[in-house]
Amino acid sequence: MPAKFAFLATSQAPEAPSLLRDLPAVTDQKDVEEYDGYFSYQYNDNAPCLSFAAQLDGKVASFNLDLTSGTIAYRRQHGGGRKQHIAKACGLKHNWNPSILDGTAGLGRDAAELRNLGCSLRMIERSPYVASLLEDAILRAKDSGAELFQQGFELHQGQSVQLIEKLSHEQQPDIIYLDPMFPPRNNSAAVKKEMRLVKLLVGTDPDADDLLPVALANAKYRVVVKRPSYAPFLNEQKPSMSIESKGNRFDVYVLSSPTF
Ligand SMILES: C[S@@+](CC[C@H](N)C(=O)[O-])C[C@H]1O[C@@H](n2cnc3c(N)ncnc32)[C@H](O)[C@@H]1O
Repeated sequence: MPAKFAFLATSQAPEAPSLLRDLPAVTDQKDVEEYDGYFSYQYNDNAPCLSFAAQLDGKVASFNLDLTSGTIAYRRQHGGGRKQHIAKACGLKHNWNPSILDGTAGLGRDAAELRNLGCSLRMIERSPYVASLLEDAILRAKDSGAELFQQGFELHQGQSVQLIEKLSHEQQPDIIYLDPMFPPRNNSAAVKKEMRLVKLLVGTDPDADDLLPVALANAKYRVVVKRPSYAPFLNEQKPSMSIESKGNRFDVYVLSSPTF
């Protein structure tokens, strides 16, 4: 049975964000116990911040996204610039700032990193739950004045296979980036709390293989697929090259080279 979620409405934030309007709204903290998890607005410095909470190992765990501080900001400041594996996988050199379509946006971490490296990003996320958390983080980042996210960082909620197929030639991105969920080797505490909450929201991506053919047909220069090191190639299709990273691998499908 799919997990059931609710929106905890408060007097300060009585309305769910538009992507969550279909969720049942409860007004009493006790009532959320009937659900597998719930969304609510937390107030940080009087600014509303959308959070998701659920029981993990008998305790309530929650998370929200912040593109301007914490892990994302750390990765942006200390990530190693264009020497990073993700930058090499995308071929970011010679002052080339490609347009990238991230077809599996998730928490927007990789996209934020690529934006920081100078790329413009269009992101697609099919889960309205994950998309609502990311959309909220983007709005807060814009409100905070963070220059990086004022433009060149767009989110669309929907199914990538369908949305990518509809792109006109002019709308095709230089690179399509994919990072579908892959079952972790074990479900231990070593799998980060946040990732376990995301898995509760979206499950696994059993149709992940379908993404590769449509990406290969619609990217101008390359398709980059992030996989755990132990995972097989997406759609069992051998890439042009693979770049090994700690616990992960970037499989790169080179279609053509940009001329500078
Ligand atoms: C592992 S997460 C991506 C994490 C992301 N790279 C990051 O840095 O935060 C995979 C995400 O892709 C989304 N997804 C998987 N298949 C999709 C599809 N066909 N269309 C749109 N989103 C998809 C899932 O809902 C999930 O949120």
